[in-house]
Amino acid sequence: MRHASASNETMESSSLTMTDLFKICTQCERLSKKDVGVRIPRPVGNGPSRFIPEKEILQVSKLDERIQSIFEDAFAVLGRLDNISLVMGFHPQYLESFLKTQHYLLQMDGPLSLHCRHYIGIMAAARHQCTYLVNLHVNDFLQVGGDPKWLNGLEEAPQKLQALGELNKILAHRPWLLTKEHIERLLKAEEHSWSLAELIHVVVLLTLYHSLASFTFGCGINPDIHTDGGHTFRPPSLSGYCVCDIANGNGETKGNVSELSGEVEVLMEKMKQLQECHDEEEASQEEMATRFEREKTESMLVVTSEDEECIPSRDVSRHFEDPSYGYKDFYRRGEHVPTLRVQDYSWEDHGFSLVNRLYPDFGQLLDEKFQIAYNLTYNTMATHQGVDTSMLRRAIWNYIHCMFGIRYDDYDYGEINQLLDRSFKVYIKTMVRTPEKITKRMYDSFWRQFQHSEKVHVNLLLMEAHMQAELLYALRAITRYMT
Ligand SMILES: CC(C)C[C@H](N)C(=O)O
Repeated sequence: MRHASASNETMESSSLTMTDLFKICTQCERLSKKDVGVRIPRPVGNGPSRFIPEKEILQVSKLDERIQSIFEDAFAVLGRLDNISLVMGFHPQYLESFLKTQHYLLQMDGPLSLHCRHYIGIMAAARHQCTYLVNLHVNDFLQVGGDPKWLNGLEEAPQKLQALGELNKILAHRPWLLTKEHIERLLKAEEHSWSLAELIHVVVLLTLYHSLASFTFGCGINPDIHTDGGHTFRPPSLSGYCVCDIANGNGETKGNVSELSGEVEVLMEKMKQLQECHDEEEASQEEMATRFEREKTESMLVVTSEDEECIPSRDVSRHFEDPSYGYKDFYRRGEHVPTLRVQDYSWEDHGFSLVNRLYPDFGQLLDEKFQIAYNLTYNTMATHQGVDTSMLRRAIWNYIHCMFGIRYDDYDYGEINQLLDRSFKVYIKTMVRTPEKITKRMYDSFWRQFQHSEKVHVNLLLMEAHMQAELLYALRAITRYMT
């Protein structure tokens, strides 16, 4: 992997204003005409996402003043406006909360030093081979005075950070295996020990960046203009076209519409039917438990084909140990995942207060972010208005938790099978387990009649449910250690 560093290129690109960034296409033209005496980078040209036409994303920021001001704040606070934020701009209420949390976690007073926070972010993102996030935080790490030597690999970082390798690995791939012994080893390592408050900060960072890596792949986020691979100094070579349009499929029409029609209506009809039979029949406790187990077992079955199995490249893998972990055939054989019942350990009743106690106010912020994601709705389904979508959104959230073995006793897991079809499940499973394998084809083939903003909405649900699930296991292990 080539890291973008605080090089001249970066300095030059930071002279671009935010308005320039919003008008990337017109910018190609403008910048080539403008003679300002310095070499000005041109975006490689495919917009913030490989999956979503650039003009749809830019449209949002042009029309909405609230978005403009959130973007301005983000730019002022972080000194950049990354492609993740631009794509999240479809959902301003969520974006606001997301940025607040990021700011608190990375920049405000807290148990960990600034460069350690970014280094942990790099470790977490590298676990899922997310070069995009690794590059972003390598830049930040260097900017806050991090030692460049650490970037050669985890073995060159202090022993205290190296000790997080195991936690990073288990949390990312099989968080249910985390025990209080893992926690104890980190807290009782003599001069290399972590404090409890530091450890909370660590697990929040790790879980955030694992799930954000999924979001990044799930939305096909492109490299930022100021990072490596995100810009070029060469003039556009395809005369008459903007390269953006070619690279991200702008102007491409959606598949065969008549073939798709009815997909949304069928789903809405199912929701209505489920609502009706809810009021009628109640399944027995055993039956409810069986439905959960069935769904959990199904969710463990792997979706990708043999030949896609790969070991991450050396470049990213140097930031974590044992790169083959998580890529062996655990899932192929349908690994047994134990069940965690929410009544025994939940975010609301247990995790939240533990975080708030050790990292004041942060629990609150995190809780707000979970709630916004969970409750977000515009009451739409593709072109239909005024629809209650709570049943569908809950099925998505609970399916992710089910993949992590987390069970809500009062939820009927039969609903998931009715509402989430095969291609949607393929997308979800890939995004959560092996996000680096998400392809444009997978993104395109689920929910084909829905808007891009709705697919981003789905990604937000997946990301937050994923983060909460991982966090729950980490916090449970910490609670067990403490009691
Ligand atoms: C994810 C989508 C089904 C969300 C839907 N458009 C809503 O506003 O609730």
